Amino acid sequence: MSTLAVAGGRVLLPHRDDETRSSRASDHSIAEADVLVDADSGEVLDVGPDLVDSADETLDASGGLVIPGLVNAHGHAAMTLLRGYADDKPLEAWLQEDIWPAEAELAAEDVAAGTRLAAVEMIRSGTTAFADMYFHVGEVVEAVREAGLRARVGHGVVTVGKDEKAARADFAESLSVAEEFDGAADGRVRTAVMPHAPHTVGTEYFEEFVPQAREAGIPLHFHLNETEAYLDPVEEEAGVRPTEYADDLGLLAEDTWVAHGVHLDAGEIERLAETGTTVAHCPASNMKLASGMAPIQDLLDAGVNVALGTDGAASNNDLDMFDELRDAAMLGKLAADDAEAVDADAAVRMATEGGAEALGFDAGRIETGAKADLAVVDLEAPHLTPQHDLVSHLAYAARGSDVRHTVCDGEVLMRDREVLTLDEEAVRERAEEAARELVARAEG
Ligand SMILES: CSC[C@H]1O[C@@H](n2cnc3c(O)ncnc32)[C@H](O)[C@@H]1O
Ligand SMILES: [Zn+2]
Repeated sequence: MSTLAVAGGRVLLPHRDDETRSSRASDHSIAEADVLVDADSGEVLDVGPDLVDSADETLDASGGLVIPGLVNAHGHAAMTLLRGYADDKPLEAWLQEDIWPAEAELAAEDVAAGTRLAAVEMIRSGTTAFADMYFHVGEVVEAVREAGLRARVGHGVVTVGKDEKAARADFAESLSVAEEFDGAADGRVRTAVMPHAPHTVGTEYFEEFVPQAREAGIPLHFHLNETEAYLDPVEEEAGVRPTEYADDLGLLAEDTWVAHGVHLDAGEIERLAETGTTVAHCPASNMKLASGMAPIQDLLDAGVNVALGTDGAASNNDLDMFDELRDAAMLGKLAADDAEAVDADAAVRMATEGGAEALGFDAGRIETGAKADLAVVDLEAPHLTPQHDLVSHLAYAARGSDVRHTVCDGEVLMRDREVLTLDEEAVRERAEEAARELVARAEG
């Protein structure tokens, strides 16, 4: 067994002493401790004082805070290639006028280049696990394998505008891809079936394929109630709110997580809670596209698991989960008209345990036996001084660039801000070239 000690710093620990708290409640604590990791099994062996002597390798955490690697629970990684390509538009116009025409030209090599760029950006900002709904999933899997990250990936299905044969083939591909790649990259890749949204996939295809996904035990992920305009087609055709429609089709369950959930009424929140469905909140994307303010405190009060996601880099425009943490805490207060809503602790839980629970990873917390997915945040910076409350700093003041080291599955992915698993300069050059060529083809 080879071991790694992340030593000399403080550690963010989950805190659940009070049995009256629900499992959704969070109250982190901070301890001066080392984290000992089994680099072979990729698990945390021990958390406590003076573990450095028993380790084969050490990562210096002095002056830093060891946190669980952040979990980005919704995104389209290769959309890094479209970062800054089309801004300042609402969702429908943005997708139809700019994004979908560009994606029509997307080749496998583009997804390879864009996902590697996303991986470098995530590693540099302390994210160790992410969800990806996109195309050419084999390329996504290769990028995840090389980067050393953990991911739940799937082929995104859209059937509107397709004839029956093409629509069925698209949904069937989501299932076959999920079966093919589950467990890849030494188990760091898991899969899901990913229909784009209730209104972009025909009812008959949900009816045919969702039972097959359920039968095979494959989780589901889709966009839900992102904008007001997304509600109308479903309400007009099915006569019910989209969450009810999705539940009636068997889409909601404990292993389902939905992105956005911005426009939810009380009945829909209840459905999400009853079915154990997670909401992946994407505050930056919701603000940029002016989609609305998700009722996050209401979801938390109802007992819904809430995770955090960046969405694609074209609607964010970065993949820094620290930005998302801050946005979630700020927007949550504005939406609830209550400064006590979505406090720092709740936001940190969303970005760690909430995301890990959504994606089905035994991570998101630093505990013996959990996956050794960690980041070390350097606290010796003016914007993190003084240190009254480190959970507050994580939510409101820290940035991705404060991350010193990133570890996933017991492997060091970034040491002293040097990414070890990917050649950062080559990745950037390749992405720049792929993005330029993609846009040239689209504008052809
Ligand atoms: C079918 S693969 C995923 C599909 O979703 C598009 N997309 C990116 N961002 C959003 C968003 O915020 N809402 C809905 N759809 C989005 C992406 O461009 C792909 O086409
Ligand atoms: Zn999305």
